[in-house]
Amino acid sequence: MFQKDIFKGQKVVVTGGGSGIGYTTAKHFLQYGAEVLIASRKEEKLIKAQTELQEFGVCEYQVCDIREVESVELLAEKVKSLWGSLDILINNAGGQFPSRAEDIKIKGWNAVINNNLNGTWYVSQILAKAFFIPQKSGNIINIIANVFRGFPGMAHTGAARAGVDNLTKSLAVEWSPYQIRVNAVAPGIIKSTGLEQYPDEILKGLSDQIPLKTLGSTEDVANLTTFLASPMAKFITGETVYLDGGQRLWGDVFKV
Ligand SMILES: CCCCCCC/C=C/C(=O)SCCNC(=O)CCNC(=O)[C@H](O)C(C)(C)COP(=O)(O)OP(=O)(O)OC[C@H]1O[C@@H](n2cnc3c(N)ncnc32)[C@H](O)[C@@H]1OP(=O)(O)O
Ligand SMILES: NC(=O)C1=CN([C@@H]2O[C@H](COP(=O)(O)OP(=O)(O)OC[C@H]3O[C@@H](n4cnc5c(N)ncnc54)[C@H](OP(=O)(O)O)[C@@H]3O)[C@@H](O)[C@H]2O)C=CC1
Repeated sequence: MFQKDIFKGQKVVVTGGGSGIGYTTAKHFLQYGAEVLIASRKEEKLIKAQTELQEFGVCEYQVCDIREVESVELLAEKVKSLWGSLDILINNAGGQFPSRAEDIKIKGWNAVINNNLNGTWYVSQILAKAFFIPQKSGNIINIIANVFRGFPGMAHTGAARAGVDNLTKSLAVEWSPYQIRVNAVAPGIIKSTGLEQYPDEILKGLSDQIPLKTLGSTEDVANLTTFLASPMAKFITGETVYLDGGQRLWGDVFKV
């Protein structure tokens, strides 16, 4: 899609880069010339991904739980010692579990809000203060979810992702004096490792509810994310782009 070296010399952090959407996004940045650091909780998974991704360029990793401030501070220190600067942050780490709203326990609610809203905030603020604000340049892309009509069946993540959608707009304005662009990508249903945790009865027939009659691919998400991070999108900030085959506009994803 792009010229091969469009991100040459750029330094990129992809949270949740050891699997699924994050892995493919890391691969795309490497293929376009960037150096990439992938970060998540499970070291074994990161090492396996790093070994594979090094075929495409310089890939580093850091064990990091985005819900733990100290862990995110260590991530910032790792970036500082490796590169001394940062160009692009992809806030992709996240997840949740399906549940009717009345059945979500307090602990489960807090786990999902911490993962998808608070974690994204900690990483954004800590890395912006360490790199983007003093550099007066930066690029943040938040991977959220299709929350256009709420998220029935996963109310916790709907609330968290809507929070990040709004945070995207606030930060785009507040941090514009530092030449930091902040955008979000809202994937619909994407065929990825993440989907494996959902029972078949939830996934069965889902593509019928999507106008384009197919699920998305991790490449679809990576293509949009790399576009938004590229100079071709230099006038785009504070935007959430839906990538869902039209699902937000039509069809039933939840039976009342
Ligand atoms: C309607 C669905 C349509 C399909 C659309 C699909 C679109 C979206 C797809 C994706 O996002 S794919 C990516 C998915 N990947 C993940 O979700 C992986 C990450 N997920 C997690 O790590 C967990 O789900 C987590 C809860 C967010 C974080 O886990 P953590 O390790 O902090 O918590 P736990 O100690 O495991 O659990 C804490 C607490 O949460 C409740 N809980 C956790 N899992 C479930 C579950 N499967 N069902 C019900 N409740 C759950 C529970 O209260 C846990 O506490 P305890 O009761 O166990 O003490
Ligand atoms: N697939 C889909 O249909 C959709 C996915 N999304 C979102 O896109 C993102 C990527 O999902 P996908 O690739 O499909 O699924 P995966 O489950 O493969 O990816 C989630 C990644 O996040 C990491 N992660 C989770 N919690 C934390 C944490 N607290 N700290 C650091 N890393 C964490 C996981 O790594 P580790 O276990 O090593 O920590 C994993 O690599 C997620 O935010 C997901 O919710 C949104 C809409 C639809």
